[in-house]
Amino acid sequence: MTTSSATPDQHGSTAPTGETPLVPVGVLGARGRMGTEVVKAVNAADDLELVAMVDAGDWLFDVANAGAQVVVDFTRPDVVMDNIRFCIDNNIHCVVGTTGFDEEKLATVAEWLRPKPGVGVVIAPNFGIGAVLLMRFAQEAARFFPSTEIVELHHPNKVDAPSGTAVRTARLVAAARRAAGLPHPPDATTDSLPGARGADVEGVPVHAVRLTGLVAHQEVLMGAAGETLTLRHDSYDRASFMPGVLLAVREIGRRPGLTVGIESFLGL
Ligand SMILES: NC(=O)C1=CN([C@@H]2O[C@H](COP(=O)(O)OP(=O)(O)OC[C@H]3O[C@@H](n4cnc5c(N)ncnc54)[C@H](O)[C@@H]3O)[C@@H](O)[C@H]2O)C=CC1
Ligand SMILES: O=C(O)C1=N[C@H](C(=O)O)C[C@H](O)C1
Repeated sequence: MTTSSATPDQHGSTAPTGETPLVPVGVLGARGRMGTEVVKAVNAADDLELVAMVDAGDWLFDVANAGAQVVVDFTRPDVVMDNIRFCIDNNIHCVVGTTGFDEEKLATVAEWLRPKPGVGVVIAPNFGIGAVLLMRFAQEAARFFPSTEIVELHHPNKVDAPSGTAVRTARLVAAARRAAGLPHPPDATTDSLPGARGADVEGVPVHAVRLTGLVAHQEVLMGAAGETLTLRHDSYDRASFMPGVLLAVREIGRRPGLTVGIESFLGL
């Protein structure tokens, strides 16, 4: 199947005049909550072709055998590194939404990419445009407020806590606070139950709520003398992540190396 356009495809392959080949896409975690939504979104896109759906117990080689040029990974923090390694080794670009990345894992991926200058990997804790903007707004506002705390709220089937988005937001806020020379936020607590003040992510308290009925939500609360600022984002449906995922799938062939977050794809 082809679309009718004269432009070359994002991977640089040559197309017959007037036609652009569809980008072959594989989905890892294809039977999961996010994978199911990605499969629907890829099938609905005129310029993409779903060539492989892989879930736990399936053969990873299927994505390479099917000729996938881009793989989308929404699996689990404990398996995603093996998947990325496989894709890089097989010259397949990766769009990764799976969470659980720290600086060490990101450095490892960057190292794997070094001998593969044509391969791109984007790892984004959140593909929701509103969530990306929330992170940016929090980063901008952080230096004006002595106190910042983060509350993330998710469905109870989520395996990781705090969320990848909350951890990244906390790190961005912490970096902005450091750059502005802000001291540790005021907090007189000396007596508390374990966990009552949340997880400490680079000095920013992060609180995780797991509640039936929720999808993915985050509040960043900032306080100064006599005022507070609350930034909130809500994903009510996993469809909210799809414009960002499809943008990354279309863009990643032009972005060799490691990209963290989709901010640069959005021109932010
Ligand atoms: N970046 C973003 O915008 C978003 C990220 N996420 C993250 O995506 C990940 C998945 O979330 P959900 O879809 O809710 O989880 P889920 O549990 O519904 O889906 C994960 C799927 O991966 C499969 N899987 C496990 N091991 C595998 C392997 N080795 N190869 C292929 N498939 C394998 C599981 O069988 C399951 O079907 C989580 O880390 C979550 O935090 C979720 C939503 C948005
Ligand atoms: O597991 C989820 O659902 C989500 N995971 C991501 C995260 O951990 O930040 C993104 C979003 O919050 C939904």
